[in-house]
Amino acid sequence: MDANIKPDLSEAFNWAYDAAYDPEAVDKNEPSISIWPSDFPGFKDELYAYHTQLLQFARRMTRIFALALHMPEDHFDEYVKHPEAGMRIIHYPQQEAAPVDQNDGTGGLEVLNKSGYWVKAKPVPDAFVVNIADCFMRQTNDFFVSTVHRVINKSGRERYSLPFFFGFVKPMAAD
Ligand SMILES: O=C(O)CCC(=O)C(=O)O
Ligand SMILES: [Fe+2]
Repeated sequence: MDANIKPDLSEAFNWAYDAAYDPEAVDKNEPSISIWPSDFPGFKDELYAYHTQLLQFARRMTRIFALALHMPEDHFDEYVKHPEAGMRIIHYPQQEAAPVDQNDGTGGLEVLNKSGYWVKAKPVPDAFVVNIADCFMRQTNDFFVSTVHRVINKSGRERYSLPFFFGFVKPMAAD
């Protein structure tokens, strides 16, 4: 490892789609691949309660993406019946204190723009940041462009985030 590259200090817990928590599941009894702590009551149910909301929100977003591509609203419905829908809870430790006048919410997410500059994605209250990923960029022939992104926690305090990852059902060919 290059000694000049600082290690990633964040720590995370990841889990995957579970048909048992999907109100639109094709097969509710399909086993899940996620591993959960057995000694943490409520942890799994609470996290899936939120995951399920995001799952349904992402399905609605997929319809908006279809319309943006000038396709019928329901074009991707078959692609999201059994989606890839993982989630992560991340803790970024406190790293360094920031000057008080720069305290703009926890922030920290940055995206690389076309000119090669990192642009801060300033947090907007009650809003989600939607990042396009490489797969959707490929599936839409670069109509939607994926965003290279990173997190630098200079807030002077701990940072928590809960990204949700969503993609089409694996065996479905994209055309
Ligand atoms: O913590 C964030 O704001 C972004 C996290 C992220 O992009 C990821 O975990 O892939
Ligand atoms: Fe990411």
